[in-house]
Amino acid sequence: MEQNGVLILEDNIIEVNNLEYFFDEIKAVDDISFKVRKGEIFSFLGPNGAGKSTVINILTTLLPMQKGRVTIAGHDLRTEPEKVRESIGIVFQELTLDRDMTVQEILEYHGRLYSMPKTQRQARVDELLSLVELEAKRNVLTRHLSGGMKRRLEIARGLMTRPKVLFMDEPTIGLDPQTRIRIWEYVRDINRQGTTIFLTTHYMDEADQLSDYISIVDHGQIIATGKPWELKNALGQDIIYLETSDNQGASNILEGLDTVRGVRDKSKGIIVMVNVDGTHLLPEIMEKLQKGGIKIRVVNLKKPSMDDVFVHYTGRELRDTGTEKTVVVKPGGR
Ligand SMILES: Nc1ncnc2c1ncn2[C@@H]1O[C@H](COP(=O)(O)OP(=O)(O)OP(=O)(O)O)[C@@H](O)[C@H]1O
Repeated sequence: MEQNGVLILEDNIIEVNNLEYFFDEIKAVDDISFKVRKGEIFSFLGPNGAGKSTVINILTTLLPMQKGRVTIAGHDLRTEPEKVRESIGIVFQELTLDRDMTVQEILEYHGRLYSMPKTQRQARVDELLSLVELEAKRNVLTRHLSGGMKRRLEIARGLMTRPKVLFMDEPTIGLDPQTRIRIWEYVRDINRQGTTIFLTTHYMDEADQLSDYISIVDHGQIIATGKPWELKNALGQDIIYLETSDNQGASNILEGLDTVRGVRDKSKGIIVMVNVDGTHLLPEIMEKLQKGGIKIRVVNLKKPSMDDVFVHYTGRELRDTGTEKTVVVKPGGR
């Protein structure tokens, strides 16, 4: 982009400003703004119904723009949707493969839809089947593929046209742990080859392992954004879990310590977020509680995880099934 004769290098491949979306009265997307830089893996992490799919569907032109401004690869989504479509690939949450086509036919067909010349198409099919390790299944009908193979084929299809950005809606939903890890490897490979990736997930480990940046989404809003380590470090250096004879009394004592960043209730105990090495702080904590007449029943020390980050910002636990459990979050901590 040129401004006043000066060349500005555009690093942001996705820019979303004040995006809103209503399904009748339901506000599915509530004033969301974010930027994705070229070459990043950027994740939307949130529970079912948070608004992740709605955002991805708007960005990929499957839902109309209602309010806000979006540019992708320099194209305005409202005025140049076909330019946006040419710049992106999509991997949907639900499998969308034709059961009566072979693996090769699926990719060939997709290339034809986008008017790729035959030689280029064939070379790309070979390259992608090798990337997702499906060469041996080239002539197999998709109905005979396992769930993981189908997802790999969908990823290959999404990459057929060499998109600048690959959108992936819950790329590993419903897959077994081993297959999920293999999909992560493909995602990293694709990203290393220069494709920017925007993905949605409700799996904490997936967001943590894969992403350069994560936005935590809840009730249609972004409630925190950062690199995985930044989000985790913001909770403190260590997390100490305690079950005591008087959890409320323990919270009151520990909240007064300079080295304690915050205390949160759990169903049977409390979580203490600390600013220093927990192994060194534990003896002091035990002494303070003993002096206050409080008995410690269970102690556990760990580094903050993405689950802790999620609970911290949303006040709820998110399980892999997407169901949530409410816990009480004390104010403060940051
Ligand atoms: N077609 C629709 N009609 C009406 N409401 C919808 C529709 N699609 C989504 N919603 C509502 O919009 C909100 C956001 O849903 P969305 O599917 O974007 O969430 P999500 O975070 O992607 O969750 P999931 O992973 O379960 O799809 C929810 O309240 C949902 O019930």
